[in-house]
Amino acid sequence: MNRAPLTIAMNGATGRMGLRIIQLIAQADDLALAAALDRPGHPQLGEDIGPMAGLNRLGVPLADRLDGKADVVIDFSTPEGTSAIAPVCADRGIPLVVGTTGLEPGPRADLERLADRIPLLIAANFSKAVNVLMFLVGEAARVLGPSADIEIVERHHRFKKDAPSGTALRLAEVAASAIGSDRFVHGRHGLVGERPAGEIGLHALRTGDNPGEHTVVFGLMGECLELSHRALNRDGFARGALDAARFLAGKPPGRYSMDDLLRLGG
Ligand SMILES: NC(=O)C1=CN([C@@H]2O[C@H](COP(=O)(O)OP(=O)(O)OC[C@H]3O[C@@H](n4cnc5c(N)ncnc54)[C@H](OP(=O)(O)O)[C@@H]3O)[C@@H](O)[C@H]2O)C=CC1
Ligand SMILES: O=C(O)C1=N[C@H](C(=O)O)C[C@H](O)C1
Repeated sequence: MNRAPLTIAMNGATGRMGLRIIQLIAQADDLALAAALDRPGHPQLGEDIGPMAGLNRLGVPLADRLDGKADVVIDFSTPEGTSAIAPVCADRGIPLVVGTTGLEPGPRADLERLADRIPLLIAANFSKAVNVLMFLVGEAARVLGPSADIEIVERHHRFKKDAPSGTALRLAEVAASAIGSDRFVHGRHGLVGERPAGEIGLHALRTGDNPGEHTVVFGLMGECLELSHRALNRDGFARGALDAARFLAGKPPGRYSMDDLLRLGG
């Protein structure tokens, strides 16, 4: 028996992630695009999103609010965009997948509270391999302990607005909780003195059209371990977000994670 496709509203539809996700929805038998949302004042509001994504017309006009129905909302926009769409999802009982990074602690806490009302999955990175990297970093930090100097280097395209990346921050949190430290240092400059144990360094590079690279360095005396992930394009993020939407549909309200989806960590 053929099931009705899962309908998805894409917030941040004309962005790099939004357009790729819309292309992948168009290729998937089990998914359909319900709405394409972007910011108020966007110059293409009212135009069909299909040609913007290099596709035929889809009959879905770009809009700045969610009027019709959707089974799941996927958000890759800006912190303002996330904060605008999230209460709409909560009021209408629509599960929400959030990939947007750079939310300040206040808006982030407001967002997380909505999990009392809807299924919510927030991930700094939807790539399967990056989530395995996070797991491995936790294990390496736990075994090597604070005697290893942990430094995180990330590289992204010149258009990225937030730094360090959400993924780098999450990797730092994972390592910090494994070694029992919360001392993050963002770059170094000047006469900073010897490196204290337990510090976690974060370094953000911005070059060209790089879709995203993360390396975690564990430096010891006489040896060094490096764990790295390199995105070759945005498909890992986009496919992971669509899997998250499939996973959330039909779930009770609550906070879900990529660890739940990928069954990482036991
Ligand atoms: N979790 C993950 O796996 C990944 C997360 N990301 C994150 O996703 C976000 C988007 O990335 P990317 O697609 O590269 O960025 P883009 O800038 O290409 O896309 C963002 C889109 O959101 C739109 N937008 C701006 N304000 C609003 C609003 N108020 N409501 C709705 N839409 C709005 C922008 O419109 P306009 O340009 O006209 O302002 C743009 O179309 C970033 O935070 C990025 O860090 C990215 C990749 C993977
Ligand atoms: O802005 C991007 O491009 C990306 N952002 C995410 C982040 O901030 O970690 C994930 C990915 O690295 C691509």
